[in-house]
Amino acid sequence: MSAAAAVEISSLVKRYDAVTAVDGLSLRVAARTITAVLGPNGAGKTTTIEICEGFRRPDAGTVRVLGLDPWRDGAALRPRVGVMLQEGAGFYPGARPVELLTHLARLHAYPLDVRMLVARLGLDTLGRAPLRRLSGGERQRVALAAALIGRPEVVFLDEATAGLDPQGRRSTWQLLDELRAAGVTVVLTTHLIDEAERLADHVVIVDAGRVLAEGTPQELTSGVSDDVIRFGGPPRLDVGSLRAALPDTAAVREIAPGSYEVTAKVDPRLLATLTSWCAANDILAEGLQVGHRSLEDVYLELIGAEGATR
Ligand SMILES: Nc1ncnc2c1ncn2[C@@H]1O[C@H](COP(=O)(O)OP(=O)(O)OP(=O)(O)O)[C@@H](O)[C@H]1O
Repeated sequence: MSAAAAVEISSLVKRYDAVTAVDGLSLRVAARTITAVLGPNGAGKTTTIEICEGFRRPDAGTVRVLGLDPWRDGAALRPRVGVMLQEGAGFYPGARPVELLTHLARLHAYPLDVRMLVARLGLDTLGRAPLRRLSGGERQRVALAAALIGRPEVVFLDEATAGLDPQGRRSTWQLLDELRAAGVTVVLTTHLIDEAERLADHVVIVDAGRVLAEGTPQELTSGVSDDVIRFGGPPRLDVGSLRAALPDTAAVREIAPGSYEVTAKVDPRLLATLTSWCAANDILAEGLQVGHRSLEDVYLELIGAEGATR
């Protein structure tokens, strides 16, 4: 039996005048997991998340969060859901972080301890400075704390770690790991593919308002996917000649000057063909490595050059 769903989205459509931001998107988020939604700018991630948060009304399709309709049942859902908007938006700029969090904690039945959360997110050094005087990354942390203070069952985080320094990103990841272990369901959007790979149980790749692919990071990077061989050599090798030596389905690219990538179903024979070609051309293949494609490889292939430059 599959795990209970915390969020279920079915054939969701949302239009803004002539723009169809979400175009028949369906998604199931299992309870007590972290789901990362990846996609290029304008893919419809924020719109989908904002519908789940009850901020926007769908034009068609259904959304259920903890079994409730976010638009109709907002009052019942709000105490059970944590929300962090993009760029940590939504707070009065004159608010002071600790006072804001203390105030929010009072609105919830079983809040987290404000001092603990403030310390965990490195907000204890900010003193009484109002939000408008904080850096972008500090404001992000306050917004994350505000999303978590009510001990929510489901948390929606829109680019929660964008603009955080590496240390802040790591402590956020650790906090999200701990929340999942405590039974919280986390849905986050991100442009950081390593974040999705590191954190998420389930990755959803969307473009033009639809789901292109989904699965665990392992499922997305293995299975039917080809493998990748990477090696270094002199720049501007004759990749056409290497390509001709390999099976028809193999692809060869010089991804940077002197850095080569062969994408293929790799077996010992293919590897032998590659190294023979190198030997015949007097090339020492430096740092030759066989591996699965990374989530970034899969993402870029799915989105394509068109999406990457949008
Ligand atoms: N309030 C709005 N009014 C009109 N169009 C909108 C509005 N909000 C979003 N859109 C459009 O809907 C589409 C999807 O936008 P959305 O913000 O959901 O994408 P996104 O995947 O979150 O992008 P990003 O990664 O840049 O945050 C875009 O074409 C955007 O311009």
